[in-house]
Amino acid sequence: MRTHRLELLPAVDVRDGQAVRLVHGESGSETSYGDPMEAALAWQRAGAEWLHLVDLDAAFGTGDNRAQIAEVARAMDLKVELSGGIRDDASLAAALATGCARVNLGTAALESPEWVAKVIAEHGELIAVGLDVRGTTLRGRGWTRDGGDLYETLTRLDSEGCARYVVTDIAKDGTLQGPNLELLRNVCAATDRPVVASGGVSSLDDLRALATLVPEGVEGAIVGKALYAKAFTLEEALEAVAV
Ligand SMILES: O=C(O)c1ccccc1N[C@@H]1O[C@H](COP(=O)(O)O)[C@@H](O)[C@H]1O
Repeated sequence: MRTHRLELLPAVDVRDGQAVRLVHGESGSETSYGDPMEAALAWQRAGAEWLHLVDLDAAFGTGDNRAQIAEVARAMDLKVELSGGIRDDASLAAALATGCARVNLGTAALESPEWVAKVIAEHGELIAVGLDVRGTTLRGRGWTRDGGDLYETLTRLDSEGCARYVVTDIAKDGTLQGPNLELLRNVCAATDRPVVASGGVSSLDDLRALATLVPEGVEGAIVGKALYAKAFTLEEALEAVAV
């Protein structure tokens, strides 16, 4: 029997000031869903405990939406996971100054391993690492550049004390094709740290399937396109994963 409820993290990805969803994380594949603050407030009103808030421009290196994202993060009563372009002391300090519950480091974990080890040691639970993968190859810089082997990186980050991982199957992201349960099982088998699943959720049954992986280490699921496309409501999703 499951003892923990799967946490749900509705996503607000911001590009050029708008809440958007991408397909496979590809720049140019955006569908726009309007004002990020409105989207975030809507998920909060619907009962979300977490918000996954991403600065896509900072992730792609096409500018940033930092001021707007900080405004959204500060306006929330729920817990915020901030990501996109957090790659050095200044961007990390700015992210943490919003009062977010944690940050999610992607590219930095691939390109600046010493810095990431240092900030994991300094900030503990405030730091998660996003493992964004195609197959078992990690991708950084807006998912445009290869960044090494998933399992080698996982072993390194585990040894450095990384508190949790956000695992995205890029092939599934934004596609409404269902999550990659096999990948998630394999990652959970390779680490004892909690895993947040990202990519592909399309239905309440997908969430129920992810909830069956809670005993293996899946702690939460990021839900994006399915909510914006109204495949189900957040209230229905929370009900579906209630224990
Ligand atoms: O969320 C996306 O669709 C996405 C698409 C392309 C690139 C990044 C994306 N998301 C988030 O960005 C961070 C990585 O940012 P960085 O490499 O640290 O700058 C990743 O963890 C996702 O949360």
